[in-house]
Amino acid sequence: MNRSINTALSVQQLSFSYGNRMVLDNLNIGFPDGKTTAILGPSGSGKSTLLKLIAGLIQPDTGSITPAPHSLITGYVFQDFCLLPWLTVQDNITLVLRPHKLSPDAISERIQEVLTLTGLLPFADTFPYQLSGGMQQRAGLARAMAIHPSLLLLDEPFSAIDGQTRELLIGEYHRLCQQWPMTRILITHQLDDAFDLADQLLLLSSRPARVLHCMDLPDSLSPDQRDKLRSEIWQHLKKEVQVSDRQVMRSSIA
Ligand SMILES: Nc1ncnc2c1ncn2[C@@H]1O[C@H](COP(=O)(O)OP(=O)(O)OP(=O)(O)O)[C@@H](O)[C@H]1O
Repeated sequence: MNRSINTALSVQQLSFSYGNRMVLDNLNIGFPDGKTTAILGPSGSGKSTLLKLIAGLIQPDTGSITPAPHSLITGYVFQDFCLLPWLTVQDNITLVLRPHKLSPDAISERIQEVLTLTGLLPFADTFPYQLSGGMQQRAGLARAMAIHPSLLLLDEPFSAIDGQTRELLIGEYHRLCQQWPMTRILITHQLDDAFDLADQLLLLSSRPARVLHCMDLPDSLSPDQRDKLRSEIWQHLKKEVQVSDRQVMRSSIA
């Protein structure tokens, strides 16, 4: 990690189990301030669980998170959008603003601001089912941004949308990051997402997840550099993906 960059958030000796299934094993990670850290790891390794711990949705068995969850304003963008289907786009956003005790005028201002930012202003009164997947994810992003987060958690935000929309959203995401300084943690299965968006890449092992490798990513990569890095990263991950596959096979037979 680049030592000149301040750490906004860190986890120390973090372990977590669901019942007797150990998911995270003694994780120590620093997330640089104002940067994007991408987390890659085999399916079922515990990536979403790590985000839930950081958001304070669940509690660790041992270890700590600094600063403590809930002391940062944290936005959460979900893979499957998680918009309430019976509420319009603006009402979905109003819902997350309610606990922040803002005046009605301030709420209207925030809604206007994030809908403008995400290009959704004309769709304020639209219901989620009337929007494409890409538009629903913009609404998910608008909702997360409305609380003015200092930490943004993104759990596979591009996995439920098509490739062309992904390209558009990546461009918009870069623009957003320039306008709003915040620390971002991105979970993804796609190395290209990490190459396109992240400053730091963290590789997790199969369950129980340990940190396999952590590296800085350059601002831009030539196609050759991408290929080289891709095969380097795959060397780290290959064995872990095989282990994870066997875990899934065993639990589906059991
Ligand atoms: N609420 C839960 N109760 C019990 N086990 C759970 C629960 N949530 C997740 N798990 C299990 O914990 C492990 C880690 O799950 P998690 O969703 O964190 O992994 P992941 O790396 O995000 O997976 P994926 O890449 O497939 O989304 C998996 O074996 C999963 O089945």
